Amino acid sequence: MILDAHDLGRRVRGRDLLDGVSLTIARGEVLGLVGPNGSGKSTLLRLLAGLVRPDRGLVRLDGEPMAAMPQRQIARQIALVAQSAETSDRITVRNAVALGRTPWLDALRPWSDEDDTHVAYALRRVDLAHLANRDWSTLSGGERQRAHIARALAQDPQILLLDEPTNHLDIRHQLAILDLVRSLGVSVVIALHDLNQAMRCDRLAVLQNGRLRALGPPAEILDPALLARVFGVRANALIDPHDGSRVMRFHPC
Ligand SMILES: Nc1ncnc2c1ncn2[C@@H]1O[C@H](COP(=O)(O)OP(=O)(O)OP(=O)(O)O)[C@@H](O)[C@H]1O
Repeated sequence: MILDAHDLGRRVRGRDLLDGVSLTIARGEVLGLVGPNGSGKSTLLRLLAGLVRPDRGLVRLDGEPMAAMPQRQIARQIALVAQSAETSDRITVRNAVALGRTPWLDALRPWSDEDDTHVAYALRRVDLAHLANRDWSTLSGGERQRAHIARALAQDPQILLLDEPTNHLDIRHQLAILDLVRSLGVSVVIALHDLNQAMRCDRLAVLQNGRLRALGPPAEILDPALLARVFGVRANALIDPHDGSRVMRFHPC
């Protein structure tokens, strides 16, 4: 499953939120979206998920324009975990995650053991199986975030879109979610603020003021000139003696 965006533009009240963004997400790759606050990352993810129509350009799923596809067909291929996803409070964690199965169900295909398996697997993958029977309203911020990710996994998508998924997570769960994302074998687009975490993506897309400023392997893209120009920081690279990986420390320019 390949997702490609061609010359995407989104304009609200005379202002370009996205302008001329083109990129292709290859099968199985993890593409990181980075950029300062308000650079257009969430807007781009909503367009890629088919939730918002572009004012210019188009999004194609395996070559087929998404604008012509029924929402249900899109939802069987693409799952989005939004930044401030809401869920009704009067629901158990298991039932909230089970909502991810909705695109696969209809009158001829009612809930089955297969759906239970997907939900149990998703809860296990985000380390929430022990909270399955809890009321959603009792979850902490980080537990909710993991439950939203579980719902997206239960949807069994080929393409997973994640908007700052590590936001509320403690450091162990941040690392676990990033490992999980890498291990799924599906295409992933993940908006991240932590540039050191972003270094683990296959490629990075850098947004600034709604425009794509750079696209490519993290080590090539995040050079000192770009970090100063786009993020307004000076970076010093250190080498982690544990595994030889490059770690950046940031300072104001
Ligand atoms: N419906 C809207 N009406 C007007 N402006 C909007 C609307 N939605 C988003 N914006 C603006 O568009 C810009 C891009 O927003 P977006 O949420 O895509 O940025 P972001 O890169 O995800 O930011 P952050 O890192 O802060 O989450 C912001 O300046 C935002 O205020």
